[in-house]
Amino acid sequence: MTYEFIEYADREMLSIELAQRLAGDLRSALQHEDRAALVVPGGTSPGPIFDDLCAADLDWSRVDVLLGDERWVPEDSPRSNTTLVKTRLLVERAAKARFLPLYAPYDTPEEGLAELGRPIEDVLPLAVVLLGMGADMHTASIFPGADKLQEALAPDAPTLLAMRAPGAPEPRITLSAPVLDGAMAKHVLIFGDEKRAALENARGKPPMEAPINAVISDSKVHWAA
Ligand SMILES: O=C1O[C@H](COP(=O)(O)O)[C@@H](O)[C@H](O)[C@H]1O
Repeated sequence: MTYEFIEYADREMLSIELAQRLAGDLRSALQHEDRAALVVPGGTSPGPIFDDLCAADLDWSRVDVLLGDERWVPEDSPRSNTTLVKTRLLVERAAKARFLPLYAPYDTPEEGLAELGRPIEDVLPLAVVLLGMGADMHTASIFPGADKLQEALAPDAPTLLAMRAPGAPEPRITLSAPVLDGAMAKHVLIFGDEKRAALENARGKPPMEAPINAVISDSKVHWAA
């Protein structure tokens, strides 16, 4: 399990430099392909990175942006990852990107799976993935103890799965581990001592216990206190 751990002086420096790296990865991908798919996390961590990345000078009209996972809540919920991306990333220059949603107004994620999954198949393999991680070592919505954990980690996992987990207050929809892991460039964003300790604690554990380990190989982990 090898990854590069990059420690920053503070969260502001991390946000500026990580946004620059992501923009650089996207520019490189666009040199070789017509379009590039960028996966981003939701939750509380990525907002400041989005604030910098949205102004990056690159051909956003050739970028497909999608979340790694979504909570099954409408866009007016404060827990909507979609709303975070729409308000903090898909603005300024990045407003030209195409957004592939992971939410549709059905009662359950299962009802939306086929409709939401189809356009994603067309943009694989992913060019650039930015992931978050919870203190319980979950990434995207691949949680320890989740009902579809084994399926999400399997080499032949479907692209998209509905997920329910004790650690998640609402049903989820998530890209599977092999789809995330297959990206050309992978970055993991963590803030704070608790998550740093959790990542250390994940070392050597099987992905069934520490799902982050299913995607962390060859990635760059970006940390600030
Ligand atoms: O629920 C989620 O949690 C993780 C971590 O979020 P954070 O608030 O601790 O940064 C996030 O990566 C994921 O996208 C989100 O749905």
